[in-house]
Amino acid sequence: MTGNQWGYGKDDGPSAWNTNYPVADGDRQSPIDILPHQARHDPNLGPIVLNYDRCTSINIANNGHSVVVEFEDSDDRSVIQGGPLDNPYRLKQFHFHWGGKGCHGSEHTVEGNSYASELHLVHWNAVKFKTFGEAASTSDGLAVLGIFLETGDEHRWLHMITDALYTVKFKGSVTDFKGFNPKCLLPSSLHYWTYLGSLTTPPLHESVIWIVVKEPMIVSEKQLGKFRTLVFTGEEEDERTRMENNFRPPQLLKGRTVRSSN
Ligand SMILES: CCCCCCc1ccc(S(N)(=O)=O)cc1
Ligand SMILES: [Zn+2]
Repeated sequence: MTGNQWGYGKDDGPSAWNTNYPVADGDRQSPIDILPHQARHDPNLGPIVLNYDRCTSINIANNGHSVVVEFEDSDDRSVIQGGPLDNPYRLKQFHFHWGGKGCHGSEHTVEGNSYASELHLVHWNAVKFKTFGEAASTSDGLAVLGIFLETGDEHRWLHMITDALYTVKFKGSVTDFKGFNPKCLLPSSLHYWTYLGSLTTPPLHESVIWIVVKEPMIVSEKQLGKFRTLVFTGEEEDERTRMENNFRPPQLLKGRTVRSSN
């Protein structure tokens, strides 16, 4: 792996990340396998509160690892709070992880079972930190809301994302993506598990308070298939490597406690 290039292939994938990112073998790495019966129900864990009504999406991009929708985060216009969080955390971006045709692609698993895909809504603590980068490299600077995607009926709003994917087929492509509110992607119940973990891609900083929602969102196989029309590679490169299986497998719990809201 020259430089800090990393990927999901045989030579640059998750099993090789610890070469350039030794924290990969740390004590609070993500994702994990969640065992609901071993999670501690904590009555002090209040509900997650999302104030996304004034959120401002900016663009959608292919960063060579996933498809990312970025938000304006210069003020507290879209925040997550409550649950395990002591402060409001600002929405910065969301992105997805998915599998290949028919196989699974979520990062967190539940009793060893994985879902077809996983949506991550990434937020940062702008009360304690000045920039996202600073928050992302400091313990508990980030709060990531994880939502599982399960295949079934078509999702009535996901087409807003999948219809735009053809504009960001290649690594490095960015297109305007205004007026999208991710609240439309959330399942009806926000009951969750929460634990202290890390970024699931390099630099793998151990800076994340994970909030994994129990109820999956349902999307169609056809909608999911559109994510696989993206490629990891740039337009100028000759090979076209289909973007799929961009997930890290579960990491050791190393004594951590997973708590459960009701
Ligand atoms: C100092 C810069 C850090 C950029 C961190 C970018 C990033 C955000 C979220 C996730 S994920 N999959 O854990 O939600 C992975 C990576
Ligand atoms: Zn992610």
